[in-house]
Amino acid sequence: MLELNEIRAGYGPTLVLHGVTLPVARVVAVLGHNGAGKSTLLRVAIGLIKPRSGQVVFDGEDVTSLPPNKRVARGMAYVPQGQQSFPQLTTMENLQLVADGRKRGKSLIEQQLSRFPALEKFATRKAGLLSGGQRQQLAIARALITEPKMLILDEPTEGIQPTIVAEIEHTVMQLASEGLSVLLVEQHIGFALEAAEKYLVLASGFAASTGDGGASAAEGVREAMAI
Ligand SMILES: Nc1ncnc2c1ncn2[C@@H]1O[C@H](COP(=O)(O)OP(=O)(O)OP(=O)(O)O)[C@@H](O)[C@H]1O
Repeated sequence: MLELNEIRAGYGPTLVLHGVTLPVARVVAVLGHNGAGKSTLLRVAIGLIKPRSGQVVFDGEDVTSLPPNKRVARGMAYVPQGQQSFPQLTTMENLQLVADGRKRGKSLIEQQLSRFPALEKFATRKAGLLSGGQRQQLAIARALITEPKMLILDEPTEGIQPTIVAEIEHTVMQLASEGLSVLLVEQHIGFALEAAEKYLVLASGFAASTGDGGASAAEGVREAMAI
């Protein structure tokens, strides 16, 4: 499990996170308005930003000074915002890029193709021609090929057709039920709280509220976000 303790971090001279501590649980949702610092917190978690102070602990090991590739080797996987993949490569080539060199590479790809039938259907289509939802599935599949213990997801339903949002939500719930740890940034409060054991509301880089997930938390979350 992941611990983020008293994280202070930002960009250049600007401090964005002012001593944020993440609740510890297997599935944690981070909520908050645009610009609250959610993505910044995830970048600190995976090691793309080094915190000015505070500690990142993964499975009991202090990984604060480890670069992202070493965190991935320890079982963390990160899916950034924006359904990123290589648009000129096919679905299959995108998967192969991650699978190449892995012992069970072929069977890991097969697992993901059976998890995501749309990817199997469009295996030879260039990723740039997939729908937003399919590109998101591809991004998640690429992350899963690394056989992570924990998946860090930045707004997986953002910019996706409402009809496909439910599919992505189902995938996240399924992964959580399979035992994967998940750190999820999400705008859909209902889904985030359904999936999460604990939540954190960020407001202007401060922890405004934390608590247990579940539908009954929605009112408190909305109050903390002052919606
Ligand atoms: N690469 C960067 N360089 C400088 N400032 C940045 C950078 N990325 C984000 N920021 C700033 O940091 C603050 C927090 O941004 P962040 O993306 O973490 O917020 P967020 O809660 O994830 O919002 P959103 O939902 O819009 O992604 C914002 O003021 C943003 O302008």
